Amino acid sequence: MTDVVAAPPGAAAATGSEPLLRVQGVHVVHRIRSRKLIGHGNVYALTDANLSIAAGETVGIVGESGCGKSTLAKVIVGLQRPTEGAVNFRGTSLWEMSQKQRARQFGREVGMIFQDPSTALNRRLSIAKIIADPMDVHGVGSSRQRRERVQELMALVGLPTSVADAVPGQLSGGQRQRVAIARALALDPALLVADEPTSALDVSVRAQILNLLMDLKDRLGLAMVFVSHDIQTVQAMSDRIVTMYLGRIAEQAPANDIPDRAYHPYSRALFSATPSLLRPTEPIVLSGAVPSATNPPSGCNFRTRCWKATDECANALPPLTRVGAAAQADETAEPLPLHEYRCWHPELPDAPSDAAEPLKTDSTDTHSANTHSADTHASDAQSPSAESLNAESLNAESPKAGSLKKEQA
Ligand SMILES: Nc1ncnc2c1ncn2[C@@H]1O[C@H](COP(=O)(O)OP(=O)(O)OP(=O)(O)O)[C@@H](O)[C@H]1O
Repeated sequence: MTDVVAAPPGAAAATGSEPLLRVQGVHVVHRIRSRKLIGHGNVYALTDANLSIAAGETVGIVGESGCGKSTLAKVIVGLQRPTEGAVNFRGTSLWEMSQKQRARQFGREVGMIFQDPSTALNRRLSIAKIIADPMDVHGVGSSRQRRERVQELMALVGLPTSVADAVPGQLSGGQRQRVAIARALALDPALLVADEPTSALDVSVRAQILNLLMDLKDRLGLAMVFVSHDIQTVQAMSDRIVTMYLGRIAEQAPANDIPDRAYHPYSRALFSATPSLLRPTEPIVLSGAVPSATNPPSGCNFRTRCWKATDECANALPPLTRVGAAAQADETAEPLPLHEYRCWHPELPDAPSDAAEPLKTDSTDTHSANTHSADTHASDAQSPSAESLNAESLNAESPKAGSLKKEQA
């Protein structure tokens, strides 16, 4: 059953209950000062984003470079103020709080891990000081309690106590990312946002860091937002996946549902390169380049690369469509999986796509699936199985399930 419904801002609740965080009708527009740049002076980094994150849930965000993944992550973590729209955390509007309130209430509840731990850590501070920094800033605990908490956090992320007095430059890339994770967890947050947390790391330590994040998520009951180009990694890490294209959310659905039941042609193309027994179709190659974010196409912004596009697609934005049980209107009912998309001509989930040419690479990295191919080996190596990640899986074609391995990066 498919119901087409109007899209009230923020209606995309993950569950029937109040989510931990809700992004409602958020737009982010960067105004360009230089008149030499093409376009009409605005970069539409995020357009009408609606997303809910439930406590303990992991939401993966995928899409090509420049589609707005990091912007959405920054909006979620309060680092980017929306040009329009609202972000509610535990039902309170983030940008209606005073700066002090936002730092005190929200800042303690949300941690962020960035792509490159080398630039995210203060090079002059010791590891112990870096991890203790959020506690110092928020005035949490006595100095003895902070020291104990630092030791506890170092053990939690698998750092030996011997590196407490070292500086970041003396640590490996994997260890530095462990420090960044420990710092992000220092105030015991409810939500952790990880923006490409392994893409700057050596292939040999990526799986270890992903394992650590999965382990922490389970142990601490964290909600997590996981941003990556690597679809298989996102699939393994996430409960729900959001696909983004040119600043808009194209589709969101349970992680175990979307690879074989993608309705939006863009999602279908992204997931067409992942291995599936249920979907023995050829990988889809998208023609053309992503249009400029300064002048996105009218209507459905994917239409210029879509094999199903018609005049209708240029004339109007497709309505939000919710599929199956998720279309229920009663918000007090039992939580149900969400599957929603915006497309005038959705793919039928069980039918093979009528799109085109086979891919030249079997990489599932969204860079290479569409525009670049140089990252193929790295992204394959980063792809974990749905149940586990381990160092041995790094070179395996199809990683197998097994227990979590905690190794020193
Ligand atoms: N401060 C800024 N000023 C102007 N444009 C910006 C700024 N930050 C981001 N953008 C633009 O906004 C759009 C979305 O960028 P964003 O970094 O969110 O994409 P992304 O999907 O995370 O890309 P990547 O995967 O390459 O990191 C891009 O067109 C980018 O160039």
